[in-house]
Amino acid sequence: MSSPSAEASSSSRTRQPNRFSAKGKNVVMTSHGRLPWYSPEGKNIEAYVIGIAGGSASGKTSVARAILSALNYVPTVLILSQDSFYRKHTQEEIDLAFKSDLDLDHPDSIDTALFAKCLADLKQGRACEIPVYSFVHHQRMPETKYLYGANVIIVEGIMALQSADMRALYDLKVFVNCDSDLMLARRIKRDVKERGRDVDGILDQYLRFVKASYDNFVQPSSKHADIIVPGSSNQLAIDLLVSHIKDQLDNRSLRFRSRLGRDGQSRPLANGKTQVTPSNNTTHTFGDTDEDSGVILLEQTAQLQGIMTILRDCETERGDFIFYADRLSTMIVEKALSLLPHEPHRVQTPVGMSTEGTISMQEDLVGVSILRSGGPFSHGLRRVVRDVPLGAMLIQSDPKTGEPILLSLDLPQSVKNGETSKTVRALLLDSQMGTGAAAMMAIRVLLDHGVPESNIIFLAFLISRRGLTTIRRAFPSVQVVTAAIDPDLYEMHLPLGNAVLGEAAGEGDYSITVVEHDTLGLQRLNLKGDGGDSGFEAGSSLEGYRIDNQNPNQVIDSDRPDSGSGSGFGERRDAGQETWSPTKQQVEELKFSRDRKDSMKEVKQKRAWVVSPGMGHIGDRYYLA
Ligand SMILES: Nc1ncnc2c1ncn2[C@@H]1O[C@H](COP(=O)(O)OP(=O)(O)O)[C@@H](O)[C@H]1O
Ligand SMILES: Nc1ccn([C@@H]2O[C@H](COP(=O)(O)O)[C@@H](O)[C@H]2O)c(=O)n1
Repeated sequence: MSSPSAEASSSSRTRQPNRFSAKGKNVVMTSHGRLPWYSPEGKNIEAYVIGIAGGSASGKTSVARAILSALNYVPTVLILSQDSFYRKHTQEEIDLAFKSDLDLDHPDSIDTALFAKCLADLKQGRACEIPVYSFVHHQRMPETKYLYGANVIIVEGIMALQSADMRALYDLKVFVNCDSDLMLARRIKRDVKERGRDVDGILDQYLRFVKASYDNFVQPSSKHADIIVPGSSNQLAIDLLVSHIKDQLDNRSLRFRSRLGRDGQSRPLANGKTQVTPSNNTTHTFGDTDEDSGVILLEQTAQLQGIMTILRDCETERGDFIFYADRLSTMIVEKALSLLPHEPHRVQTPVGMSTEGTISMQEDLVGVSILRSGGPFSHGLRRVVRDVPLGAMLIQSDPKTGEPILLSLDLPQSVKNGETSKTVRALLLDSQMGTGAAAMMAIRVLLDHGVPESNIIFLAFLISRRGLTTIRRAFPSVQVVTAAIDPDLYEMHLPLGNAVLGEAAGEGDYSITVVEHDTLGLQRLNLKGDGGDSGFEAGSSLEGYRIDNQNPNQVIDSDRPDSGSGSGFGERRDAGQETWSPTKQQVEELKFSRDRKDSMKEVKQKRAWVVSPGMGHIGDRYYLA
């Protein structure tokens, strides 16, 4: 173990840059989207929780951050600090704290009930608002911090192993054991630098409260730990800890969408596709089964069938497609609104008569689109309910596995707030439902925020029979409003082509061809040299990919109105029809993508599930085609 003086001198000589903000100890690390965190039946799978206790300045936060860094492949890892759960102090207590005369090291100084409730919520996958505490003001701040979606939660605090309620929530209990002198030296340095304290005050507080608490409560709680980690020179111990956690997480990994699609019978077709139909039926009419009971199918009038015919037709021009899609979305929204409660309402007419009518209860209504293909619905919804709060979830398929991935979340405030979410009525908007995997993820997100299942209405132009079965089984109280239930579902493997060809290009005259788009915004590009003094010879070419995760709906050149010429999902786009002059930045990006060839080579195909007869890729046809 290093002595305090050795550590002090080495840390001042070689100060390591901190990857995480020193402000606030609750850290959230997110990366590349979130895979399903629930079973195929829609039930949440608990987050993995690690509890880390130890004396003040023993190195708990540092160990937690080292674990967080090592788990960078896990979508969301969260450090939840006990500091957030100090009780709200009275003015008298605050005055004492400023005189180092308040005991902040007794277990009672922590609101353990709230701490355990928040942790239990997060572990169960529910969203949570946690308090924000200031060491500088010795007080809980008025604002709260919204947390959601952790796959791994690391809890740290001096009392983290103290309460039986907290211990029951941990999958792994860790104690950081550190020399007392070293802890005191670190605390003095840290509290002066980060918590606005002076040395006399720190020592007074230490001698009055901190040391006694360590001896009476903190150190004895180490008996509950599964693993003891030293507070210094601890890299090896952290490596072992991380490898154990990785093993535990590997055992929990899920393969999801493929199971949903394959649950029924599948048969290979002559054209290389796989057809999947439900195990219990191939053809049945609406209303045959129990699962249809919560489904509202629009009345199949000649007018509706005409609209559907135009939308299904691959020859339909984009302008017409947009017009009829908007019309259909308005009809579906109107139908969904008829499911909301109505109450009688008496009005005076302009001719002075009083008449009894109804008024629809829309105050708690929100719309949430599943992007991209839910986008068209928001126009329809806005047309019918002008001020409705709108949110969006970007859910895309992993091109390799076909698994749904939650890439971003922008929920209306009333959904994010745990109090108001209980009365929210949510219209979940997606233009079509295939396997039901994206729908299930979106419904799960709303449930995790406290929106009651029976208050969710899923709206779609069309849904596959398979997807309907999945959603009705998992979430029987969710209502579905649609214009069609299509019988078939195909799994397709779409070629993304070779990752990289050709030689390096200089700058000069080029043209770029978009060869293919992928739902993640992955674009295979073909750069052609037009000669000149660029060093990139006429006729030579370079292929590569560009990922536009920031804005997957958009093509790379924002000055260019449209991109893409394919008529529908599942078709290769026509190389050669989409040529334009790239900017210098685009050329650089293409060269960059070429340098990433090793990783891109793995993405040779994307898997996709296609509803049949369907309408193709509705988002592409609406926004791009
Ligand atoms: N293994 C270590 N080696 C050197 N310094 C460390 C080590 N662990 C923590 N420290 C330093 O000790 C101080 C307190 O560490 P921290 O992790 O914040 O403790 P805690 O969360 O237990 O209060 C910080 O300044 C940190 O840089
Ligand atoms: N207003 C406060 C609240 C708490 N403390 C001290 O913080 C210590 C726990 O935090 P660590 O990061 O060191 O684990 C604890 O020992 C309290 O004395 C404080 O000084 N002021």
